[in-house]
Amino acid sequence: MAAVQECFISAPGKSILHGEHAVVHGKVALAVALNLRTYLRLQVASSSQVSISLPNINTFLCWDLRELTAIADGSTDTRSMAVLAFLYTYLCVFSESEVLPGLKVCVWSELPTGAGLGSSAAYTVCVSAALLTARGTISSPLTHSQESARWSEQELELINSWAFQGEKIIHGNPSGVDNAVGTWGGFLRYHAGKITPLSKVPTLRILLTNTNVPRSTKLLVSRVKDRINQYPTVMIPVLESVDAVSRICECTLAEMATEGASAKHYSTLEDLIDINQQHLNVMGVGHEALNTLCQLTLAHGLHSKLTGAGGGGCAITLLTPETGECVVRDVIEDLKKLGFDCWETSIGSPGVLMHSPTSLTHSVIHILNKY
Ligand SMILES: Nc1ncnc2c1ncn2[C@@H]1O[C@H](COP(=O)(O)OP(=O)(O)OP(=O)(O)O)[C@@H](O)[C@H]1O
Ligand SMILES: C[C@@](O)(CCO)CC(=O)[O-]
Ligand SMILES: [Mg+2]
Repeated sequence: MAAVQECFISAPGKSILHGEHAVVHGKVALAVALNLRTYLRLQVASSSQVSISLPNINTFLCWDLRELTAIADGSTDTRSMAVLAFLYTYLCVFSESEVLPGLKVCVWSELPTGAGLGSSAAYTVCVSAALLTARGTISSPLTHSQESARWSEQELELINSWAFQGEKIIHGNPSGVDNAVGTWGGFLRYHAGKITPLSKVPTLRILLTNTNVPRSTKLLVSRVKDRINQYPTVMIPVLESVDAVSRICECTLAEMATEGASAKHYSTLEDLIDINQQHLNVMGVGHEALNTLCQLTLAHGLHSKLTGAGGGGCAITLLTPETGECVVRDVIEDLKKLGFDCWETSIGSPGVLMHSPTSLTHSVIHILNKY
C-alpha cells in the first residue's frame, strides 16, 4: 500500500456508563463515544529526525534517528508514558522498514488529560492509525472529494490492537474497552475482549462534570487489584453485582429504544447509577469531591456516578425528560461554584477518522499547524 506523506486523524474520548474496573476482571461494561476528540497531524519529514509535539501536556521532543536505539521503560509520569507509547508504536510499526522515516507529529485534544474520559485511548488510537497509515500497512481511506473517512473493519482491528499495546504502556493492565470505543465509536458493550455495538439505544441526555482532581488510571487499576487479592470473598461479589448492573442497564436501554422510554425506565437507570457509585466506593476508587458532586446533584433530584477510573476526574449525571431546563442550569451553576467544570455532552460519536485538512475547524488546524 502507498504510504502517505501527511495525514490528519482524530479519535473520540469515551464515557463508561457502567462496568469500569469490573471490566478489567472480565465483567461487562457499557461505554459510549463522546463528542470530544483528540486530533493528530503527521508529516513525513525529509530530515533524519522524529519529533512529537504534545501541547496538552507541554511536551515537545525531537530525536535524531541515530540515537533511537534503546529506550528505558518503567516510568509512570504523564510525559514519559505518552512519549513511550508513541516511540514504542513508531519503532514497532517501522521495525521491518529499511530505514526509520523522519516524522513530525503533533497531537492535541479537546479532552481533559487523565480525567476518566479515555484521553489515553484517544491518544493511542490516533497515534496507531497515523503510524500504520504512514507505514502503508493500512490504506489512506480518504478520497479527494471526502471530508473524512474511516478504514475497513480489518484495518480498524489492526489500529485497535496497536492502540491496546499503547494503552498497556499508559495503563499497565487495560481491559481494552477504551481503545475499542476510540476505534469504533458509537455505543458499545465490552465483555472479555468481545466488542458488541449496541444498536438499540435511546437518546440519552448526560451531564459531564470534571472535578479537576488529578488521578492516574494505572494506579487506580492496580489499587482495585490489590483490594481483590486482599479480600477476594468480599470483592468478587461486588464485581458480580456491577456485572449485573451493566446487564440490567443494557436490557433497560433496549426496552426504552423499542417500547419508548417511560418514567419507570428512567427510575431503573437512576437506581443502577446509585448502586454502581456505591460499589465503586467499595472498590476504593471514590473521592471526596465525587461524593460532594453526587450529593449536590441528588439535592436537585439528579443521579450521578464517577466515570472511567475514578479517584477524582469525571462523573456523569443522567438528565431525564422530566428534568427542567432551569434545574439543569442551577445544577451546572452550583457545580461550577465548587470549582468543577460541567457541560452537557452528546454521545455516540464516530470512532477514529481520517480528515481532509479543510474539514477541520479553524482552531484545531491552527493548533496542529502551530507546533
Ligand atoms: N492529548 C494528549 N497528549 C499527550 N498525552 C496524552 C494526551 N491524552 C492522554 N495522554 C496520556 O495519557 C495519560 C492519561 O491517561 P489515563 O489513562 O491516566 O487517563 P484517561 O485516559 O484520561 O482516563 P481513563 O483511563 O480513566 O478513561 C496522560 O498522562 C498522558 O500520558
Ligand atoms: C478503569 C477502567 O476500567 C476504565 C478506564 O477508563 C480501566 C480499563 O478498563 O482498562
Ligand atoms: Mg486511560
